[in-house]
Parts: sequence; structure tokens; C-alpha cells
Amino acid sequence: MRDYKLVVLGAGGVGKSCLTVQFVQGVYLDTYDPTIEDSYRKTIEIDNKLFDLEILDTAGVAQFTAMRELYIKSGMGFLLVYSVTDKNSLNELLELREQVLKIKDSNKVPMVLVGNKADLKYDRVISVEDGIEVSSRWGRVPFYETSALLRSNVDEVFVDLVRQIIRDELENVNNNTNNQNNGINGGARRNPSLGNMKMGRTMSSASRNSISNLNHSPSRMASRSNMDARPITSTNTSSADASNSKRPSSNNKNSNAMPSPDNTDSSGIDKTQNVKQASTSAEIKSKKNSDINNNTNKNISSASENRKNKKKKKSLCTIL
Ligand SMILES: Nc1nc2c(ncn2[C@@H]2O[C@H](COP(=O)(O)OP(=O)(O)OP(=O)(O)O)[C@@H](O)[C@H]2O)c(=O)[nH]1
Repeated sequence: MRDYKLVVLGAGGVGKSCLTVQFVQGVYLDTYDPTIEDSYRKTIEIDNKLFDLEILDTAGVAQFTAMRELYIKSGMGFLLVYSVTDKNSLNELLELREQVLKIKDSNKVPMVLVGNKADLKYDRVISVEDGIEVSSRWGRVPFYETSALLRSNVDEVFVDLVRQIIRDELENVNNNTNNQNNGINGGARRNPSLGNMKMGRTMSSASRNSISNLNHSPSRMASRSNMDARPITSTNTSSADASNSKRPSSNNKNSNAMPSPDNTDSSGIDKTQNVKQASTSAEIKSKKNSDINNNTNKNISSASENRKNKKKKKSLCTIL
């Protein structure tokens, strides 16, 4: 089994360690001890398959961030965590994300935006809408609000990240297979400009979901079913999602949901591609039909010309 390397990034004190320890060990740390770097391992099951995770809880405090470049290089997916009670922590993430994209040399890196400490509703200075806005700016990176204290959405953010990594891997395998097939099946005769085209299926959808109110009340803490277990924004397909059943429908009146085009069907296949394919085959069919019609018309007109010529010949013979 392969290790999936996840990296938890964010400013100091936003709750990275609490989220990680809550996910790995199911306990909440209420004392603050700035992290230098901690590594955790956990095996999780998604869709009846086991995945070994190596989670790196990184330093948020500036004097411990020297190693950042190294662990970004080795990371496969990133949790970008801010605290809803700290405006600067969200600003810091903007830079961090740039750094990740630059080091990874890609615009498409598995990533989840996490607004932690959502239970502190009286101390909140960053609204859900602010988070949504950042998520949209980042190309609709999946966005959750979490509470490590209440264990709200903690598993979900890690699982979402792993799913993104799996999906990217599948997409890469599809692309490579298609590229190889193009080469083997007489690629040289094909239009060379098609060689670089992505042939794999688009496996992203955008769905917006609701967030419920979180509070400190012990009854809430005891009852997970009252907590929000859904991404507020997501670029995920639903097919491979264990938390699928927890996702609300888009017409939830209480949701903060932004309308979003969902181009995927339940199997995660981009519907627009199907539509395109369908329209292409319809076009081919109608072209065939019109060709047949043209040929039939041509045959009819050449038959009548033959008849006319015969008549002409006959009348010439009679004259002669
Ligand atoms: N109310 C509340 N407090 C939290 C939550 N998560 C973390 N905290 C508190 O915030 C403080 C900092 O949490 P940490 O997890 O150590 O923060 P960190 O991001 O790992 O900090 P660095 O190691 O310095 O980068 C601790 O006192 C936690 O108890 C949360 O969801 N709700």
C-alpha cells in the first residue's frame, strides 16, 4: 500500500495540531504548544479500500517555517487552515497557496480550504461568505468550516483531500493510457495538434452545500448529527465520496449555497462531454442522411437525363 502524504499548513495557533490529532487520535488538545513539525500516520478506508496516510503537521509560527519548501515538495495534498477568529490567518493563506503552486509548478494541486474554530461564533471575524469568496478565487477549492473542539467536519476535510489525490492519479493514468493508445494506433497519421489534447474524462463537479450553526452547548458536542458534515464549496464528484449521503441537496433553503453548474453525472463523468459526443454523433448521422438524399437526388436526375437523351436519339433517328 502506498503512502499518501498530506500536509497541514496555516498560520500559528489556527488549530492545525488540534485538527490533526482529532483526526488521527480522536482527542482534542486544549493547550497551545507551538509545533515545530509533527508527523502522524493513519490508515483509513474509503469505498472499501485502505489508504495509508502520512500527515505532516507543520509550524505556523514564523521562526519554525524554514523547512516549508521541503515538505511542500514531498506533499501530495494540502489542508490550508485559517481560524475564523483571526483575519490575518486567512491573509497568510493567500501567500501560502501561491508558494504551494509555485513549488509544485502546477495550478491544480489537491487542496482543501479550512476555516477552523467555527464553534467560536462570538469571536468570529471571518464570515462563511469570506471563505466562499476565497474558495471561488482559488478555482472553487473545496471549502469547509471545521471545529476541532467539536470534531465537526474533521474527518471530512482529510477524506476530501485524499479523494482529490486519488482522482488526480486516476486522471493521470487515463491521460497516459490515452496518449499511449494514440501513439500505438497510428498516431503519426493523426493530426499532430491532437496529440497533446487531454483525452481523459473531466472528473470535477461543483456543488455548494450548507453550513449549520455550531455552538458550544454540550448537547451539540454530544450530538454529531447536529453538526455540519458537508463542504461549503466543493469541486468533488459525488461518486467516490463516503460522506455522500451527508451532502444536502442544492435546494436547501437554509444553505448558503451558491448556484453552481454540476456537470457530472452520478458516475463522476462530465455530462458536457456526453452532450458533445451525442451532438457529434447526431451531426454525423444527419450528414449521412443528407449525403444519402443528395445521392438519391443525383440518381433520380441522371435517370431522367438518360430518358431525355434516349428520346432525343429516337427523334433524331426518325428525322434521319
Ligand atoms: N475553540 C476552539 N479552539 C481551538 C480549535 N482548534 C484549536 N483550538 C485552540 O487553539 C489553540 C491553538 O491550537 P493548535 O492546534 O496548537 O494550533 P496550530 O495551528 O497547530 O499552532 P502552531 O503549532 O503554532 O502552528 C489551542 O489552544 C487550541 O485548543 C477549535 O476548533 N475551537
